[in-house]
Amino acid sequence: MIELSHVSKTYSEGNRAVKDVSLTIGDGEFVFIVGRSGSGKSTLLKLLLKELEPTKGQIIVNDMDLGKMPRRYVPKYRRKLGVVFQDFWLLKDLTVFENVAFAQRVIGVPNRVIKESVPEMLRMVGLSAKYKTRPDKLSGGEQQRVAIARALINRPEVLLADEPTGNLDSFNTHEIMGLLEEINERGTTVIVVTHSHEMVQQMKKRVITMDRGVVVKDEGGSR
Ligand SMILES: Nc1ncnc2c1ncn2[C@@H]1O[C@H](COP(=O)(O)OP(=O)(O)OP(=O)(O)O)[C@@H](O)[C@H]1O
Repeated sequence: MIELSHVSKTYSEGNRAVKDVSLTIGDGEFVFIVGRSGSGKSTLLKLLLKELEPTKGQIIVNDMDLGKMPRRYVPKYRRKLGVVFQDFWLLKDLTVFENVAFAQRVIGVPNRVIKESVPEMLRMVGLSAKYKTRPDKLSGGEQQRVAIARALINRPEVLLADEPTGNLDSFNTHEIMGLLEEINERGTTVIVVTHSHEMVQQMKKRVITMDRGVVVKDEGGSR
């Protein structure tokens, strides 16, 4: 469960990016966060990742109070979350297999486990045939699927995605959204920041709308 109570974030320049936001996102929910450019969506994701500290308010993720979390625990906390961004951050000199395996190697997962878990994850995202390929030989949609596989390989309870389909055409957008839905059906909480009205309308999920740092609408979903 993710709980924000009275969270505000003011940047040092005095920019109030998030203003008194209170929200609860339950385990296994699928939530879109929408709103105009500059409305505070990315700031909200960064607060959840503990990349930024709130100026006011409290954030609790799966019973952990982020404000009380010791600094040395933060990398471990972040590894509990799956993160997907628009510009993928794939390692260009590594194959598809190694890009996904990397997320496990850094936390010391043994090779014999990686040899099973990575092919399974690549099957799930439909990329088994491309396991030896390097990212620059893949289409945008395929690269995005590698990024999703990498985000999910350590079985995070929460997946945070910032414009995951921003660079994709509508066919690939559908594919990626179908994949996120499948991941959600397997129990992962999915939070997607997007500008795509088409996607939001089709998916019929909970939609949180932000405007100038405030939640102005929160509707849909099964709550
Ligand atoms: N590092 C920063 N320092 C100062 N102000 C910032 C910083 N990052 C964002 N802002 C400001 O905070 C506000 C919210 O920005 P944020 O990136 O959260 O919006 P957003 O809704 O994600 O926008 P977009 O859809 O364009 O990505 C904006 O006014 C922005 O200019």
